[in-house]
Amino acid sequence: MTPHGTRAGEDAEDLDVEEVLALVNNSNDLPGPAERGETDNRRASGRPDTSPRPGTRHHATSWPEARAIAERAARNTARAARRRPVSVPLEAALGLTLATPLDALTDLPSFDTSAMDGWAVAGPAPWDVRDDGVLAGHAAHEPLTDGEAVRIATGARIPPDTTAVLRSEHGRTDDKGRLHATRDVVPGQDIRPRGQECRSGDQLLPVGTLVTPAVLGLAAAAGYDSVAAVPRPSAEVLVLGDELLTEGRPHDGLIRDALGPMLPPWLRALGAEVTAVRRVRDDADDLHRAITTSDADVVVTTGGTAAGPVDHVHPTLRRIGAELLVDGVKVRPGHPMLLARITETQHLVGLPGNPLAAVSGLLTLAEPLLRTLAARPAPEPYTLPLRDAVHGHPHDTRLVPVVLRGDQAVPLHYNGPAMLRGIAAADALAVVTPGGAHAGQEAELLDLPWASGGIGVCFT
Ligand SMILES: Nc1nc2c(c(=O)[nH]1)N[C@H]1C(S)=C(S)[C@@H](COP(=O)(O)OP(=O)(O)OC[C@H]3O[C@@H](n4cnc5c(N)ncnc54)[C@H](O)[C@@H]3O)O[C@H]1N2
Ligand code: MOO
Repeated sequence: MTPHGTRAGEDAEDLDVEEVLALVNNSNDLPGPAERGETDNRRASGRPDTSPRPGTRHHATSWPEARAIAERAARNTARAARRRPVSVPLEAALGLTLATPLDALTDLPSFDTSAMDGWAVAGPAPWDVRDDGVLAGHAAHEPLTDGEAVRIATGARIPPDTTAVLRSEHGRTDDKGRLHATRDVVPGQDIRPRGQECRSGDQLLPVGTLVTPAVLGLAAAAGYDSVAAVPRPSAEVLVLGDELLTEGRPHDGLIRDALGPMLPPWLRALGAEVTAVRRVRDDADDLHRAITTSDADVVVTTGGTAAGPVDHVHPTLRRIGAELLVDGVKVRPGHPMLLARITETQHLVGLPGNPLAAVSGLLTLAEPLLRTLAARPAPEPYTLPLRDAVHGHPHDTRLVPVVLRGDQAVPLHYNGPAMLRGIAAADALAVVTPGGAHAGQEAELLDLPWASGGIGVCFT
């Protein structure tokens, strides 16, 4: 066995590496011959063979190419549908993308402003202090003459002919009521001059900027009530499977639907507006009806992508004459994932039913599709060294949940296709290229939305 985990002589197509690892490798040890034996035993003991559908591999797309296809598909649709910018009130704009540059509608600050509480002073000390004061938001004060000072609050307008602002802690009043400075007064000190941050008309942010809380603040400061933004693409989730329960504990061969609760907030974090989550029985006509009556930009199905007796996704796509853009991806988990153009302006992302495989499909196909439809900037790719070796698939990319600790990515266990225990504790997914990675090797990382942007930014 090489350190990369590729084992000589094994049947690559039959190897379901991540399942083996997750089930047998609960330490950082690399699996040895005993574990390999267990794999064979499990297969021999009648466990379903999860090797790819016959006929699937030859058109499976490489992982990087699948992402590029999803991005291109969205770009073509964005043009076809002429997705128009909309004017969105600031309170509804978080998470959208600016469709026009954010140009200042005013100078900032829009008047000479006191940066501190204290006195506006004119000329050299000492100063006679006027009886009135200047507060933020109040009318302009009359000009000062040399030898005069007036109480001023932070944010208040500077009276004409002011030399500087003296902070309250740097002033002392003598017994005749005259104000002295306890340190040198530099002309202009603690005055924020009009236009210091920008002039009216200056570009503050370019087209394509993601509207974050800070962008909302800047837009408001610069005079905006609403911004021109690219609308969120709509997404509808169709959860397939008769075995799924929506509440309570699993029983009698029925299991809880893990994807119905997980996908809507995640899709929203990726830029979509989720318009509905529907549960669809394992029935070809029901699925046909659900897909053909959806008006969402992106229909996301879960389950039914493989070749089982009730896997209706492929037959339904054939029935409606959809164009399969991606039919299987060389990635583990999740290789049966698919992307289809179902109408001129609509796409369908078929996520495999195994929950971590569904996450893999979400980040491989839905992320670039939705990001491009939402006109969001692509995240800057980055790599970190892996703390531990990660087994590779001989031919396919692996996506492995990791936590980021210091400047290393630490691979997590419980990363089998049917498991969410690893991803629920993860900060990112490491992209492990075919053949695997040794300890210390750099791997590209896909940040998870809660790790990169914080729940508040990403999920609203
Ligand atoms: N003969 C083959 N069988 C399978 C293959 C294959 O290539 N040939 N691929 C395996 C792989 S890999 C995956 S992944 C799954 C994909 O299956 P489907 O997309 O058809 O999904 P289902 O069969 O409906 O479900 C698979 C698994 O996931 C569970 N599931 C489904 N939906 C949910 C949900 N919402 N929440 C929780 N769990 C869910 C379901 O009960 C099954 O256990 O196919 C393999 N088989
Ligand atoms: O391995 Mo499946 O795609 O369970 O990932």
